[in-house]
Amino acid sequence: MATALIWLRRDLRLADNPAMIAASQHRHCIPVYVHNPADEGDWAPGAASRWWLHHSLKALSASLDKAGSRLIIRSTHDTLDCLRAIISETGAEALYWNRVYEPALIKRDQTIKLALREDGLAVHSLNAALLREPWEVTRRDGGHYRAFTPFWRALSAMPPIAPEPAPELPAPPPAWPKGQPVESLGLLPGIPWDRHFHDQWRPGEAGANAALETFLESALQGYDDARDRPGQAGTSRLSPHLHWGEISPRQIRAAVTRQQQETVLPDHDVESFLSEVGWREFAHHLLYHFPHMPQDPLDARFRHFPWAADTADALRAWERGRTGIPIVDAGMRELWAIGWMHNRVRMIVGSLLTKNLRIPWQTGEAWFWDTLVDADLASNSMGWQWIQGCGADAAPYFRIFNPVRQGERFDPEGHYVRRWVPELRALPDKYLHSPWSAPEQILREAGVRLGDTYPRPLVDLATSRKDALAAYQDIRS
Ligand SMILES: Cc1cc2nc3c(=O)[nH]c(=O)nc-3n(C[C@H](O)[C@H](O)[C@H](O)COP(=O)(O)OP(=O)(O)OC[C@H]3O[C@@H](n4cnc5c(N)ncnc54)[C@H](O)[C@@H]3O)c2cc1C
Repeated sequence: MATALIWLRRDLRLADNPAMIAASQHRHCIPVYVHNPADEGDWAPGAASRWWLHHSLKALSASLDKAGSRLIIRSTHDTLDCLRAIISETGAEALYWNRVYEPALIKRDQTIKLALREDGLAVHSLNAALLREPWEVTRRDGGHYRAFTPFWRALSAMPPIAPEPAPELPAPPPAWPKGQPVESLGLLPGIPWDRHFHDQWRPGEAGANAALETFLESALQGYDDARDRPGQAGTSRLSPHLHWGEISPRQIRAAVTRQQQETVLPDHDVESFLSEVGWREFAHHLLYHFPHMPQDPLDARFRHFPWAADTADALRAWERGRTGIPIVDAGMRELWAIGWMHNRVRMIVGSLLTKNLRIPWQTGEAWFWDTLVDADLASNSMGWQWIQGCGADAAPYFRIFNPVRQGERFDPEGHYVRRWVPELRALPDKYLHSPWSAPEQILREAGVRLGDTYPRPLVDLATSRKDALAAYQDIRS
């Protein structure tokens, strides 16, 4: 077994990487990253994802160097051609990769596999991203799931697959093929909107393991309650690491189980956390079985939903965190500053956009796609369809979040709003989530002038709620 290529994609790690383990059995193993955003169709990585990818590739490249190997990066407009060129330059006899599950990439991979096998190459694809393949978790009648609870019950009943350590990489090939530096991919922004990203994130496998470690030690206990409090560091922040495959769900599950055995941890915290990892699996299951999920509502009635007209100004206010509704503005500003938003707040801002403002969920999905460091086609499209009420196992349409009540309940001391909307910092808790309800004198004392230092609310929450429910009646009948 002479030379093998490992084609790295969303598995930017050395440990628990089945394709890397298999490729390492060969006399030589050449790790390759091919950059061709056009392969992803309408869903090429957004700006925040590109930032992450840049740093993740740098980290992977450094780890491979340290292990005596090298990451060969090439940019191309034709992935098959590019792989063929590397195969011919290196005399590789085998190619390994770990699967991705986006519809455009599945199609690309199928075409490449077929073509290279016809060329006489041994091509193998494996699973590094999911606890189980989307087609492995089936109902008794062989069909796929549309509801989370039975899906997760079925997946949880399957024996866990233990994660594998990083393989020892074989001796370098006699000559490395040519590659290009990460910088040449042009992934970083031209203007420095990423200045807060650096203090928040550490892309790469070591950063992923450190985030997991911190979470296990400081937030797994109490997760079930704290996960809904955006003002606390109550969640793992593993989502971008998981998206780029810097850590696997198998590693996470094994580490959580180990922690549970070694310390006393309430079962409900562990179950609650693992079930969130389960939602990610469910999102992939849905995307695999409903490949149109990123653009079409799974509930077809929503194709005819009466969206509001003339929403450009409202959309801009929402994107910039200037809606005049504090918890929404806090979330949108958090997203802009650090490329991430707390899950509870994603639901609140999504509800305001799709229900109170009646702007299509696909518009919010596209904004998240560009701004989230964890932008993930499966989880993002499932999340937006869930919020809109048009997806599988979604919140019913008529459950419209009241952002004031949500703020009072989940950010009662206002830590979150005060951090991201500093112009309201001096308001008493009682009025923080609805500054328009504060008496004039209180506003004055807090230095708040509505319509000047902070916007008045973009919509009347009660009227717009009624309008949204009326619009829903339209498509129901
Ligand atoms: C409108 C909307 C859009 C979203 N878009 C994305 C997206 O593009 N990418 C993304 O990874 N998540 C998305 N989510 C899900 C969720 O908000 C994030 O996964 C979560 O906030 C990440 O933070 P964490 O890693 O600290 O989560 P934790 O609470 O620590 O959860 C652990 C892991 O479980 C997974 N997870 C948690 N909640 C969900 C969920 N609701 N759906 C799917 N997986 C989940 C994530 O991989 C996460 O890292 C979206 C949710 C909504 C409501």
